[in-house]
Amino acid sequence: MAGTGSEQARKTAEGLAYATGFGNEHSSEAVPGALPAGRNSPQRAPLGLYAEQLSGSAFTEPRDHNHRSWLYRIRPSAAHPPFVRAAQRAVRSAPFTDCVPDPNRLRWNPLPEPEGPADFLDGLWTLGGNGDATQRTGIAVHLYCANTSMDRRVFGNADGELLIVPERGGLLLRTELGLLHAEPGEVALIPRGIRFRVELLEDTARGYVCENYGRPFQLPDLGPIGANGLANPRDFRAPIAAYEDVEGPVEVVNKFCGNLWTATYDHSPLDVVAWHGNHVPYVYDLRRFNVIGSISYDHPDPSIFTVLTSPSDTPGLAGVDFVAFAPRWLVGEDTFRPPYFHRNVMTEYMGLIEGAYDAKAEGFVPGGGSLHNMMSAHGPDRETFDRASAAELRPQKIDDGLAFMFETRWPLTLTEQARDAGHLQRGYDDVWQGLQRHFRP
Ligand SMILES: O=C(O)Cc1cc(O)ccc1O
Ligand SMILES: [Fe+2]
Repeated sequence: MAGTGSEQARKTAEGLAYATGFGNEHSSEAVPGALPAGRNSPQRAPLGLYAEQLSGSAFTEPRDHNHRSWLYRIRPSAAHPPFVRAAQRAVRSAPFTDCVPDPNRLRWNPLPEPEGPADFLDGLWTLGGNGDATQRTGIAVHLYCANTSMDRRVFGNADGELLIVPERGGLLLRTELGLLHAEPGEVALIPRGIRFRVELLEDTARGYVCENYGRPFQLPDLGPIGANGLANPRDFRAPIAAYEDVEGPVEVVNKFCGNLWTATYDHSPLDVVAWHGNHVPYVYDLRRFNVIGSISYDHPDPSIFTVLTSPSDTPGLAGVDFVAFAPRWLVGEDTFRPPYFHRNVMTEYMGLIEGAYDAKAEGFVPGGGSLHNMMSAHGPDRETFDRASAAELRPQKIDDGLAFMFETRWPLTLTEQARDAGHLQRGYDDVWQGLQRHFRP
């Protein structure tokens, strides 16, 4: 399948400038003087632009969870024709009711290549999720495999924010607030409602998406770690304003309460000339993660690897945590160093961006994924257990892979297509077969 990875898009992506800092009040103007000074909504906005507020939180939410941006655009978003229901390839949303929740350990190979042309939106394939998009609780886990750029087409998701985790192929994300470049090893976060178009920088693009219906992702508290560490706020890059002044048909696809709706606008809605606010997209390089770990003994719980967390209404209990297993040293003395055997009340979906993961010798491959649902027993496979139990314990650098986890407080229910997928591995349980008894009372 011939792709459309474009030279031009790559040049654009590589030359981008950014604003930095997670959670900041950013402001940016693509044309000098486009941002009104000292007020949000002057009688006439500068340069003949329309002023519009985009709210990601209720007006009345506490200041530290209040998310909104003011956009100064060529046309107000309100100027659009009616939306009509659109064909929905493999995107599904919560509630997931087609299958019963499955207590088995499950693992998938990478998504097969699409048959025929598929852009990012066509190539989205939902594995499963929890909660309810209409109640703004829970998540969906999607994968994507695309072979063409979105062309005169823009996507916006009313149901939640999208954490995009590229595994193969760089992406140029043209958003309402400006452009972002995300390569494998980086993640992009698109807040609820912000419209964007995905252009491919290679012939194919593949990766994962955590759609978060709940409270927006935030940086975790650091507690005794102190004022610095884990994902440092300054390493998050926000776009600077960039607009397209395109007249002519542009399809706008809107995911609303689980369904795709479409409308053909007579202009591009990526027409924001200036903006300010904190409801903004980001890119973050996972290799910038400042890994904190044990320098004495024992394998710490992976919560120390939390990049972003979406709190639920119970303190400490996340709707979803995004956790990254970034390069690090292991030095624990008298310690079984890989992940331990465990059963967890939280549900763990894991993916692999590159290389290998230290709990699995084989079968957990880049682009694939595993699901260890609430309370399911898992941990090192037999080969890893045998090797790590006998290993000589020298300081050891783990830098041959990049894995991540979406860890959620609610069990995850599969879509039919994930349950019946040809790329679902049969016999995953076997990786824990043959663990010998060694008990010698
Ligand atoms: O299951 C997994 O591989 C994820 C995981 C990693 C770890 O270091 C400790 C616990 C855990 O669930
Ligand atoms: Fe686990």
